[in-house]
Amino acid sequence: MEKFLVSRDKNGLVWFTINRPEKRNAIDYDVMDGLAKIINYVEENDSDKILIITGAGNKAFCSGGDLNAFHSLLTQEDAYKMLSKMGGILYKLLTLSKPTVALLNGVAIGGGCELATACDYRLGSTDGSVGFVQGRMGITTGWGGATMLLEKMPYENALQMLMSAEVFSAIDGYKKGFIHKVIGPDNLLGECEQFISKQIIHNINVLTAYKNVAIRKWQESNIKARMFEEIETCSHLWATKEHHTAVKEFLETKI
Ligand SMILES: CC[C@@H](C(=O)O)C(=O)SCCNC(=O)CCNC(=O)[C@H](O)C(C)(C)COP(=O)(O)OP(=O)(O)OC[C@H]1O[C@@H](n2cnc3c(N)ncnc32)[C@H](O)[C@@H]1OP(=O)(O)O
Repeated sequence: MEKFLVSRDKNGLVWFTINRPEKRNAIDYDVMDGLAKIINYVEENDSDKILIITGAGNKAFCSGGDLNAFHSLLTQEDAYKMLSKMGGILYKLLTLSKPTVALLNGVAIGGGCELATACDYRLGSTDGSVGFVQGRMGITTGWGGATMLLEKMPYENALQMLMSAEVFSAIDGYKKGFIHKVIGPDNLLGECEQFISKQIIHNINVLTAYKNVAIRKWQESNIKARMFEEIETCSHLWATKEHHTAVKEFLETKI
């Protein structure tokens, strides 16, 4: 089974679907590579106008980094290699010159919330939930997610989401300003397309012009360097006993 799916329509909508529902759409290196490729492709291809990222199935948008694939990364150096690879991809997603939408078809956890944060719009199924749970695992966001979140959300709400490491319902995520619109689970794709057709006009020159205003602001405040400082900090926490114990506990309870 392909770990991700890509489709395009005649209106310039490009869909990237993480296709690992049995792992709650966790991100491993193959998914990272697929994401990097589609971001570059959408950037270069004039007929692609809007990138939508979602997950397969109705349980999860994305459960973050693949704990099975990454639990063998024990040292700070090894963790940094993985974290900075994905951090670089999320920076490219953040600064894609075209609008991006995260369609949260279920739970978004850990790095799944970081992926969603890198997108311009977050639409969430009413039966989904969102949680920056990294703190429970003895680490911080490791893909630059806190830096992006603090740019995009009211300060107190962003801080609460990060520091509490709590999982919030999609409705609460909406009230906090993380999710832009909550939609019923029965017609997610249709409602997402409707949102896009009403909220985002399709003149590519207008879209890229506005997006570039935001990108210039982020670049002037050195967002890339700030994201990579966050990644470096996380890589140190990654190498601690507390983190390795938390990951081991998660994996062992699943056996
Ligand atoms: C590494 C980067 C770092 C960052 O920078 O942010 C992170 O992302 S840290 C956060 C990592 N993610 C998590 O801690 C989430 C762990 N998963 C869960 O809490 C739950 O699975 C869920 C996402 C809330 C879904 O719960 P539920 O629907 O009850 O499913 P299960 O728990 O039974 O899981 C089904 C199946 O999926 C496997 N799974 C889930 N998440 C991951 C994951 N992140 N990596 C690898 N595998 C994952 C889980 O092990 C089950 O597998 P089987 O036992 O083989 O069926």
